[in-house]
Amino acid sequence: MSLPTNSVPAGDIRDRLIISLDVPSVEEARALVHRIGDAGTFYKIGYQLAYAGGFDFARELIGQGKKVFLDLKLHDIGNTVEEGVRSIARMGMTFLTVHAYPQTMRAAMAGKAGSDLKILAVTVLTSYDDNDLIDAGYAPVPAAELVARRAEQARDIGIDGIVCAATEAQAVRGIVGRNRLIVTPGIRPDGSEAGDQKRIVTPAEGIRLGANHLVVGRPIVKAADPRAAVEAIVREIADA
Ligand SMILES: O=C(O)c1cc(=O)[nH]c(=O)n1[C@@H]1O[C@H](COP(=O)(O)O)[C@@H](O)[C@H]1O
Repeated sequence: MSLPTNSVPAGDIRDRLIISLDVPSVEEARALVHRIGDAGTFYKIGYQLAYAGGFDFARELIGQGKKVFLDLKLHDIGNTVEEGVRSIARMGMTFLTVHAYPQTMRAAMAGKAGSDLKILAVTVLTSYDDNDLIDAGYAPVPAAELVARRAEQARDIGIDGIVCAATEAQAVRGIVGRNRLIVTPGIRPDGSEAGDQKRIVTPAEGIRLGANHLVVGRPIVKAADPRAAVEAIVREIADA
């Protein structure tokens, strides 16, 4: 299959890197964003920071012209998801994650109606391999197969984008087409530690496999020079 990087709308190349602000406090997040400066344009706020003042900090980032991906991976009964997403849709975020369960995806799309918020469906977490799925009670199914099934359901529901490992991005692109976003965590520049991630690729590979956006946390957050780490990844994206 040809590589679909041309499905990415022209724009600021820096937006293709989403920097995951996985730090314990707003003070640390603010200092990190300051160090990264204009090298970074798009930040993700997940569990760790969201529940430590991150919602107000998201507004601060948006006020500075940055884009924010709120990674709450919502999953609850439909009514709760719909009303929760309706509240989030007023906050000015660019992306929000929900788990790729059909009820949850439908509810999230109903809740965001009329806003610019894009809903991303998390298919199978990048820290899971086939054995972890069995451990979680699934009948034996390769992670890639479950990702494909969930991508089909997400497409049929009309979801805005998919979160998957880049190792599945080409197959997912074949399912969801050119107009939906593919966002891939589990990205590791050459020489960085995998940590708990299992389905990983380098930034260049992620882009070549068709991801619209890469999510990178520890390789930037824990770098001695986070700005240099961001610049190196953006260069890799540009050259891929
Ligand atoms: O939804 C996500 O962002 C996400 C989905 C997934 O399958 N795997 C995954 O790692 N993530 C998030 O992406 C970030 C990856 O961080 P690092 O592993 O430090 O680069 C973390 O904040 C995760 O919560």
